Amino acid sequence: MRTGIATVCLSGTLEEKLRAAAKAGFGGVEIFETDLITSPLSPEDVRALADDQGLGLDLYQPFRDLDSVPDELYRANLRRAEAKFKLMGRLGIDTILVCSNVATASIDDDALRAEQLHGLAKLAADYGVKVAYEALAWGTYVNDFEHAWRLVADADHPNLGTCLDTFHILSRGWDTEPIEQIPGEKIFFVQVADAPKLSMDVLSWSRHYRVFPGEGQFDLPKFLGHVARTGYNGPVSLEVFNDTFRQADVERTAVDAMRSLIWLEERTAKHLAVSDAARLADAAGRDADDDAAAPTPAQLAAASRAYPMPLTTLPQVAPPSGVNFAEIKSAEGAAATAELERLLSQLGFEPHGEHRTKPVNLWTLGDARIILNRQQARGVDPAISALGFDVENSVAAVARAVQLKAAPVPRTSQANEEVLQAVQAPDGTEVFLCQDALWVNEFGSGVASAEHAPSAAPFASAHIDHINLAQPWQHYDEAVLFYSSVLALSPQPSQDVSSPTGLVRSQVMQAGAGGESAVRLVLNLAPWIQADTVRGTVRDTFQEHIAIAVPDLVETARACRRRGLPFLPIPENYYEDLDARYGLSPDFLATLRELDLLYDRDADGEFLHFYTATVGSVFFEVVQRIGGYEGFGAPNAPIRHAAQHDAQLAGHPGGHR
Ligand SMILES: O=C(O)c1ccc(O)c(O)c1
Ligand SMILES: [Mg+2]
Repeated sequence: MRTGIATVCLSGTLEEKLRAAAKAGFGGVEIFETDLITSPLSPEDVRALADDQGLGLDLYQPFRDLDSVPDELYRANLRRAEAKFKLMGRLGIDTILVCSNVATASIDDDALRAEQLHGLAKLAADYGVKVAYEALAWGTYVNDFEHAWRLVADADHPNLGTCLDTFHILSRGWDTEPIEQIPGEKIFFVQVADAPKLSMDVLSWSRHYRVFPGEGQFDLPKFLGHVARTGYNGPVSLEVFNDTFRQADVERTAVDAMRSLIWLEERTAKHLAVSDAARLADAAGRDADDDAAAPTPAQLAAASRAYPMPLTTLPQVAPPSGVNFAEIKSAEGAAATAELERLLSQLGFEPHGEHRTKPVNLWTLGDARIILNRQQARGVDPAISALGFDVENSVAAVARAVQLKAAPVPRTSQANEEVLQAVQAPDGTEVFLCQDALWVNEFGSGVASAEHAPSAAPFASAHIDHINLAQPWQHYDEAVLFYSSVLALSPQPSQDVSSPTGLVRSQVMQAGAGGESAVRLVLNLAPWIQADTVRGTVRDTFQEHIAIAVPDLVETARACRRRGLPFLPIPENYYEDLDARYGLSPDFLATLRELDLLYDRDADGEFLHFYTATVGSVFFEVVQRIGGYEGFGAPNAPIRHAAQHDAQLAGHPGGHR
């Protein structure tokens, strides 16, 4: 698939944009007119720079408000177009995007529009230029891709085709099936953008909230599947107007963008494999196989080559089946490190001593493994630094991650040590892809069992339930795509939670059907989380946590109290509200109150949890899921944020004992 990106997606000067696009591996770019006009580079310089970088210049855009106008204005528009055709000759660009009229359209007449488009194409032909006509979602008369295509067909000129842009099609909810009625050679250009579903006017939505494929909620694989079936084999180009990307680091955004297209190619091949099989079954009068959601490797390979547009696929991986470990970086000899160790032992974790060769130690509670790493942690407050995920095949998982442009974490290991492989997530977390937990044998006197550290009753089934990571706003969308494409976690609907210093967006990324086997990562986004403070010194900006699930929360809380664990204090008002909402039994309510426990309930079950004090930027949560409860106690999150805020103001994030 020919990959492309519009210069409007990226920050910086035109030169920086072109260099970043080439470095990220794009085949070509769309030159946005503003980027050219504001550039000190001559059109010839731009052409030479792109050539030098091995980057194609695939499209010039946008040309606005050509059609549906009175004759005099139309003639002025042709003069304007002619100047652009000449410019394109100097740039070496052969296709121009013409948007449906949003401003000066005054005549609603399809015959006139077709005639005016024909006239433009005729002029374009004199300059060797092709015109791709795009229906903007807010076009005055033309705002639907089928209408644009009908006009192109009626205008009937070889230099006129249509441009399909996913945003204009999917934001309006148009059915994408009719795309297959357009001959592939009459589609001159394809633009892709994803977006979160928002209820606002479509122009503002388009100009500010587009995101890269996989970062929003549009069904892009289905769209691109229809396009592939037309026989189209031109550029598939990202056109993403986004306030954050416009100010983020240009090279980073270009890599995020490239990852999104690689993801889209694979998803499209998967979609086609399943959908082609269903169509075949349908044609043969058989019922489609409902389980075909995951195509076989052979079906996937066939689908990736079935149409003129080749679709690159990646090593396939299953979603992770568990959290192998969490690692906290904490400075050697620091008071906070001693505090953290005390917290772990008060929680019931057992120490397993030092690693054979590294300044690292291991703590376990049932299947929950936490590593304290003093390596390169000087001057750093305790912070979550790495997560291990259980995967079926770590070699395939790492190969997939690298193809998705994840940066491998350089690591050294001694002979006869387990070789663990890791890649860096956008927020700096090291993500380890683990096939087993044999590495635990490298600690202390050796942990007895290879699979599991020994567990003390009643914590036999304790495990890591979820991990909350703070995400700087600059990299939030990138993180969602990273965790879904590299790790195969699925984004759940996000929620906004109030806190004393602003709203916190909470985005759950999950694998597995639920219950004990689910892998849950919660990404927290707040405007005050700064990119350069995450992973190390978030203390004053945001707190992150590791949640441990236990079979009996009340019993665990009592044991923790006896060991002197500092709990996060919960205000009395909370318990009065809880009683008002649920009418809990007085005994149960008294227990919750006594132990600073929080409670939630939904149609599927109940949830009990408590929080510890914070050390550095890290605190712990202990949870018990009862019945089919799959949430995270969201109604209680504002209570937690406020209590942590109060504790911090009081100067003892340590909480009370
Ligand atoms: O927002 C716009 O005006 C605009 C311009 C050109 C495009 O290709 C597009 O999709 C939107
Ligand atoms: Mg567009």
